[in-house]
Amino acid sequence: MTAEHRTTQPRSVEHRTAAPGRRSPLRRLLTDPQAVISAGLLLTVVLLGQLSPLFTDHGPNQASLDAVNAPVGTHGYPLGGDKSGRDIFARLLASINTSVVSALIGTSIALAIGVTFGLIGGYYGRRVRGVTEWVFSLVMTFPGLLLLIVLLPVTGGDYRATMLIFGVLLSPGIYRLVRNLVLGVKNELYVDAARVSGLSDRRILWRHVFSVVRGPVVIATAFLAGSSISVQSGLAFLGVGSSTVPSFGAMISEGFSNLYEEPLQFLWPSLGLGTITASLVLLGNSLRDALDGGRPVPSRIAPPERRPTAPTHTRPGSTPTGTSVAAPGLLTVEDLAIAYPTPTGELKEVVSGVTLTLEAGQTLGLVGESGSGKTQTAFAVLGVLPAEAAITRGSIRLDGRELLGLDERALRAVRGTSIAYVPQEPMSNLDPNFTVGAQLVEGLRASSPMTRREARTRVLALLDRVGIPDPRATYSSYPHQISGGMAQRVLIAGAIASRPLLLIADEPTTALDVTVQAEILDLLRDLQREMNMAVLLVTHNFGVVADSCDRVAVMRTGRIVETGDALDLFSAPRQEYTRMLLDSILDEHTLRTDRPAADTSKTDTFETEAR
Ligand SMILES: Nc1ncnc2c1ncn2[C@@H]1O[C@H](COP(=O)(O)OP(=O)(O)OP(=O)(O)O)[C@@H](O)[C@H]1O
Repeated sequence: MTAEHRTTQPRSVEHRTAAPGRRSPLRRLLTDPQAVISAGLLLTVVLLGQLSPLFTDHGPNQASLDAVNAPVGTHGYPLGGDKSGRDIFARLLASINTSVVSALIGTSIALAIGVTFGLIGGYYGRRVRGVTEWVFSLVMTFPGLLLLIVLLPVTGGDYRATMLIFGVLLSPGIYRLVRNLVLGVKNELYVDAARVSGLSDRRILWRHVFSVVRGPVVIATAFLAGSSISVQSGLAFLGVGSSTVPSFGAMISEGFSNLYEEPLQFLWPSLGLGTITASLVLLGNSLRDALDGGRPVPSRIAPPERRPTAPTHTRPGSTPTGTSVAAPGLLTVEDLAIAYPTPTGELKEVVSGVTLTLEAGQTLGLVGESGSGKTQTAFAVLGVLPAEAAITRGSIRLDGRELLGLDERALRAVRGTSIAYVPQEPMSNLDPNFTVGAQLVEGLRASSPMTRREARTRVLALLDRVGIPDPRATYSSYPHQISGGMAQRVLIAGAIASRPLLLIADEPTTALDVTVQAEILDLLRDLQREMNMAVLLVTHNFGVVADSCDRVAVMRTGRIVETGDALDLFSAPRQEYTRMLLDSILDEHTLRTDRPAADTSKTDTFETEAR
């Protein structure tokens, strides 16, 4: 899958489907008990604070000698009096208002600064970003709490001014969040298209970019509010600020000093503060789930709708198009559909009704132009689709076992033993921090228990088998010390270590030079015959197909448009699209028209790879 495809919205399949059972984030929130309870608690607490004169007989600072340490339930003092004779209930309600004001000031300042400069810093060029980056990094170096205490003479002990400064101190976090989101979205094709169509930067930022930023910012807001309240209370606990402003922090501090005589005086404000901050955090989590819940359920968790099993009399490989049923094979993919959520909340299919079958010892080439859904199909078989992907229908069976709906642990076991994968970019699949040997040993021991010594012996044999000229030297080499071709051989060694039933190779030769490409294809073919593996070869290159595949499935915009015997398909393509694809390469390549020769001998042309 190309980088472009990873970052852009699906374009190739225009068919849109409404996600089954998908609801708006607000409806999801309203049906989430955690969200309802936390939001309900917050609303009740805020209302209590706002309507406090209705519930209390005294002001929060009104003291009476009769009420000193008055017990709970004293007339006019439902929660008793504190050590200064003030109404604890009235002070609690007033503290709620102080917290609300603190949250409003701290959060709105942090959001106003962070979001504005995050949008600017992410969207505009390097120079603007450099300046904003520098300023926010500077702000981040300030020691927050200490600064708020040091600035007490400036704020005059007014908690609102303190919260204003705290909002500024919180803004770098929001700036970074927004900047990163904007950087991720600004090169999307639809943003380029908006630019080309003449929309002003402000309009693009508002319409296209802000919509991406909105969700994470809403979630962050709940946490910002919680931090503002906690910091205001913390400062009040330390005695920083005006003593006439009722605050949970100040009440906790007073209750603390009276803990042994009147423990409840400590309990009430602690409960109040705990309820508000915990509700905010829980609400933030629910908001995140509600917004993420726009994503469909990942295939690994939800088994898709099943179709009836295909009739067994269908001859494998004889299906002219992807719409017909698949015959039972080692790998049977039936009516597979994969979809991704769009920003509007709809699901958009990128793979639609793919049906494939692959027998042991056979190589199936999955071909098609870029973006046609080859990698998505292969990833679905491997069970490694991104979390936001949803398999909306279909079935994937390997050796009779349904893979869709298996949990991650079961899938990992299948991947470690029955299915292996050879990637496109060998170098980026090896960790530069470890030697080749260490990585292969680790993989081997993860899939089958054995001692380190046994694993080493086996890895050396595997390296020898895949044609590494000096297995011991390569075993101790770091990835940067070997060539791309050698790295691909190393990965193939890792892939075949467990003698898998199925090998999925996604453009295994694209990143390699031409001579090495042929050697790698030869190696794969040899190994396949030796182990009777089924190979699913994902490629956009008909030359590779002609060289290696028994059968071909041609994909276009998420569908299989033609399947058949490789040689038949080359000599007489049924579909106009296949003919067009073939025509586009015939000028450059001479296709091999004989069947791939059985050559089990070891490849011996390694000079081209050795560095
Ligand atoms: N994470 C994703 N979110 C949304 N759409 C995606 C995602 N990943 C892939 N797609 C879309 O799925 C479609 C099929 O992609 P896929 O990578 O399978 O194509 P491909 O045929 O393998 O192409 P290539 O040969 O360029 O890798 C593309 O339209 C792509 O934009």
